Amino acid sequence: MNVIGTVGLPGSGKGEAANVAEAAGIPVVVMGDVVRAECRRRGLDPAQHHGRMAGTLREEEGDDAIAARTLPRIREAAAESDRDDTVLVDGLRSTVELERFREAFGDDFTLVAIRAPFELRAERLGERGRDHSDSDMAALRERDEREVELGLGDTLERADVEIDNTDSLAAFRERVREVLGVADAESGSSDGDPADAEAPGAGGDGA
Ligand SMILES: Nc1ncnc2c1ncn2[C@@H]1O[C@H](COP(=O)(O)OP(=O)(O)OP(=O)(O)O)[C@@H](O)[C@H]1O
Repeated sequence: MNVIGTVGLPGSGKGEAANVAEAAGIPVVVMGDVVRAECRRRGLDPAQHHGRMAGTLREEEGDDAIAARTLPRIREAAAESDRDDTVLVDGLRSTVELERFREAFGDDFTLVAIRAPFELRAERLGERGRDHSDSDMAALRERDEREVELGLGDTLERADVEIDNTDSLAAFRERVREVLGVADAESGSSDGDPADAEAPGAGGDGA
């Protein structure tokens, strides 16, 4: 098994990295999906309660709650992987989660930090416009602070591999393919949309 986790501040490129993985037949497990599933189980709207539910789970089950609930999803996904049991895990947020994954997967776990400066992330999120907070700079600064407080900064520092996402999207996607070990193996082209590549496992948008 080869488990690749990503960590990065909002808008750094985690979702894009997940798209690249899916296009290469590598299943993606989104840690936030665990939280969304729990919202639904409790009859709550994930769009409204996602943030609070993450905190509730940590209070009820410990700081590693989301990582612990993600583990079986990773093992299931690995069994379905087209690529040597490789799985991408989108969105670690704390060192407790990192330790949980290191404990479960040992040397088979690689943490990848995705970095881009605040202004660039703000600009890209403004263009993404997935929801109202994407174009709100003050909200982004608050989100950054909250994430760092919860341990995202320390987790970034402990990554095994760094990806600097300050260049073009094509360059970023190529670097992600390199880290995933699928460089040149799929499309042979670096500037197309990942959806253009062979995508045997691609289904959702990973968000
Ligand atoms: N190198 C790049 N050049 C241009 N746009 C980029 C680049 N990298 C990412 N983007 C775009 O920036 C936006 C944010 O990236 P993405 O959605 O991958 O971030 P994220 O880390 O998943 O953010 P969040 O945690 O808020 O979901 C997306 O619209 C993405 O297509």
